[in-house]
Amino acid sequence: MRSLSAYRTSCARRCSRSTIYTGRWPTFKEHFSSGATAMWTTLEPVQLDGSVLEGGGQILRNAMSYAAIFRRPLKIEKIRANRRPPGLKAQHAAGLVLLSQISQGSHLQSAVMNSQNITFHPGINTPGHYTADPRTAGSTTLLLQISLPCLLCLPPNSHSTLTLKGGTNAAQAPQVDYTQRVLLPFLNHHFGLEVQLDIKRRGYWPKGGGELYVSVPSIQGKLPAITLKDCGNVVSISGIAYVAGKLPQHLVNELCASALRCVQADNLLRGVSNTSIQILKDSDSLGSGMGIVLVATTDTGCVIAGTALGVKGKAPKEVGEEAANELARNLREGGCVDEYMQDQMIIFLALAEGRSTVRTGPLTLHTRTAIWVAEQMTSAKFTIEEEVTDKGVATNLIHCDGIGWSYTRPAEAHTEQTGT
Ligand SMILES: Nc1ncnc2c1ncn2[C@@H]1O[C@H](COP(=O)(O)OP(=O)(O)OP(=O)(O)O)[C@@H](O)[C@H]1O
Repeated sequence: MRSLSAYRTSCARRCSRSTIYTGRWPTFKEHFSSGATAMWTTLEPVQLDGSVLEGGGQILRNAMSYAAIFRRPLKIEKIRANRRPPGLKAQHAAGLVLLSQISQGSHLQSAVMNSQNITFHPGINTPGHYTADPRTAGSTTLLLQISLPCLLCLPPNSHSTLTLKGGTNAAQAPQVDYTQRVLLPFLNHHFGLEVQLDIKRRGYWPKGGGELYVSVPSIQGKLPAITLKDCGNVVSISGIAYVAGKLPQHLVNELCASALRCVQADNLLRGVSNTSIQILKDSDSLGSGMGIVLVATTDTGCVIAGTALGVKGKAPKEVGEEAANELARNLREGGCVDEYMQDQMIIFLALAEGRSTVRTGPLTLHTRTAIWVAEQMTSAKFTIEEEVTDKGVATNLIHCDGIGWSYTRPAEAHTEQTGT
């Protein structure tokens, strides 16, 4: 057997020719038992172009999550190039700082407001209690989006908690009720992940002031691959409609009534008798807000949402109709996940072991972007197959050959990383 120094020299040579990353640092033993033919990582940061496809904050959040999990240095340029103004907003900067705290000993450059490029040298992911506060109404659920995968990928039997401050029901982001009623049940049902989320206080644009407390146990072993091909028939509709601050109660009553009217008038939903929408008058918040999250559950266990937020000048009736129409559209499109879970599930499929298959409606740009990021940062492979369902609906099957992530002690990874 060759010496450790020969192993290190051979790694260095391979590193200089290849930037492909296999998704896990091979051990010294694996390196030699494989005949040293494994693909190797370079110590130079992976370079990502943040303007690709959607060109928004999700590229940053997903790429940073992978970088922290795999302890892979990362440089992202042209951040949020497709947003006006481009660059980091307070929520993105707070998310980066949060991740760098979880990745203890990491080095994060240029994570400041408006910055259009950042460099991240990960440290060692460590369980603990972490807090993020953008001091704006920046979305708390997007702070969760950047940190959750990393906290799940901590040593088995560890447990972390998060306090996330900012907006809980913000535009262009999951409302916290969506995260609570769609994302977390999805992760629990299909991957067995028991993440708990408590809403301590809601916060709305522009004042923020909301606070979430999230409890995250780490993954035990590996995430299983999932197969979701049959969206089934709707058996119940639940959800929440809320009004906060100075806005009067009758607005939320109107909003809820209009959503229900719209649901009951829809051919697909009118036979569903099990319907319950919670009405919340939130008098505890700093600012005012109004919105609704409707969730349909099917007899095959799929959970599909339609959501809407009140904005100045929009009547409550229109807000209710918007959510109901979004729900009906998502159901008609025949997917087993709605348009937002599409992109939010991609990172979990990439980390899972083996081939996952999920039926979706039309692919969103966010989903294509999440797939692109996953393929840049891991060896997961995605393919998209078009398939018309028995009901005659044109759908897509997202197939993912996941990497089967499992925990590797950092000392080992670190030796290999610095051994080059
Ligand atoms: N109504 C919604 N319900 C659930 N999830 C949503 C909703 N709107 C957006 N999302 C999710 O929020 C994320 C937004 O990603 P995006 O890249 O647009 O973020 P961003 O760039 O930080 O936001 P911004 O548009 O402010 O720049 C995606 O994961 C998307 O699925």
